[in-house]
Amino acid sequence: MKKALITGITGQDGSYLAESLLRDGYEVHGLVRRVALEDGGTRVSRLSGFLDQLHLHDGSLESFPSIYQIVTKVRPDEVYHLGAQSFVAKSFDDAFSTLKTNIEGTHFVLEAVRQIVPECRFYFAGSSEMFGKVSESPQNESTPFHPRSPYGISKVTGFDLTRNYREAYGMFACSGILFNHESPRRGFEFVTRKISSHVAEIKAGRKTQLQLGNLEARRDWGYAEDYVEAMRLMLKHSDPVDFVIATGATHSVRDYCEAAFAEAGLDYRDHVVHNEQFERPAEVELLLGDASKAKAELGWEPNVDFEGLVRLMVRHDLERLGHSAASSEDRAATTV
Ligand SMILES: C[C@H]1O[C@H](OP(=O)(O)OP(=O)(O)OC[C@H]2O[C@@H](n3cnc4c(=O)[nH]c(N)nc43)[C@H](O)[C@@H]2O)[C@@H](O)[C@@H](O)C1=O
Repeated sequence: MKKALITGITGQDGSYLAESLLRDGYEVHGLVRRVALEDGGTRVSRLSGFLDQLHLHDGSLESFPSIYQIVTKVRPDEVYHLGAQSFVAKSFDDAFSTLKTNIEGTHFVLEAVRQIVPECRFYFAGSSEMFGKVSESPQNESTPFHPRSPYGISKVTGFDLTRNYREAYGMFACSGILFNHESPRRGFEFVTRKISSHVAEIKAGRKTQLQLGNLEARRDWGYAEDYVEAMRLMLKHSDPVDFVIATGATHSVRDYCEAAFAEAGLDYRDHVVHNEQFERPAEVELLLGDASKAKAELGWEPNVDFEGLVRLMVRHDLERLGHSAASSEDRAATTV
């Protein structure tokens, strides 16, 4: 039985990845901070449906000894290093801890793998935020990095560390350069989930307004479960190679609002209010990925497009609050 170790297992991607690996008969281990194990289950809620099948280990990305001990105990065949402070806006508020956790955490995991199980396959969660102020569009594996946030800088460093462990020590270490990927398991602070959850609350009469920052920022949004499969394909590949994972379509935050409110039979213009508090000191204005290398070498393609993604997120949040999706009559009514 193959063994996988996931950092960030309690997050959106970690939970989908754990499920996918369990389906394939893996023994799945996760590094989890003690607080997450002791808070009554809130922080492991995404794992609740299959928690009894997982092996969770108390550790922290800030502690090399804890990572060393877990890797020694598990001796994984595959490590997926997804754990990070991943909210870009927060990385401006607390750059020091974002840089420390994200950079040192990656270094610690790579070094523990090198010392204990150098033949283990290692995946690093890179990000389209590494492209930042883009010099070309669409962005592919050759596009230069120009990060625009402490988070983006931490991911460039993690990417460089991963490449250097590959080149210096011959490790099977690779990075996925994943563009934004969303789902009903997305945290409420990210814009897609903030919008879908507000749509549901507005529909339920609990709220009237949604305050947002930059409505013109454009992102290449895909569906998280599709992207998790790309991570797995990368570790099954014959060689450790870095890949861009994206849909190849870009939409603005405004487009997302329009589609999400319409899904519930509402008009976003009646509810969305600009609040500069949600703007960032430096913005990434446009992201659009070219995943043709992943398609050619991994056979990877996204299954869910923008419209499908908005629909499934809004419907999930409507159902969560006890509403079914708007009827087609509702929707038609808003178009006249
Ligand atoms: C690939 C990458 O993907 C994610 O990073 P992100 O793109 O920053 O994601 P987000 O959903 O926070 O922002 C998207 C856009 O939406 C704009 N925006 C407007 N108004 C609000 C607003 O009110 N809240 C938020 N969060 N964003 C807003 C905001 O300014 C930005 O332009 C992370 O998973 C990251 O870990 C990662 O790796």
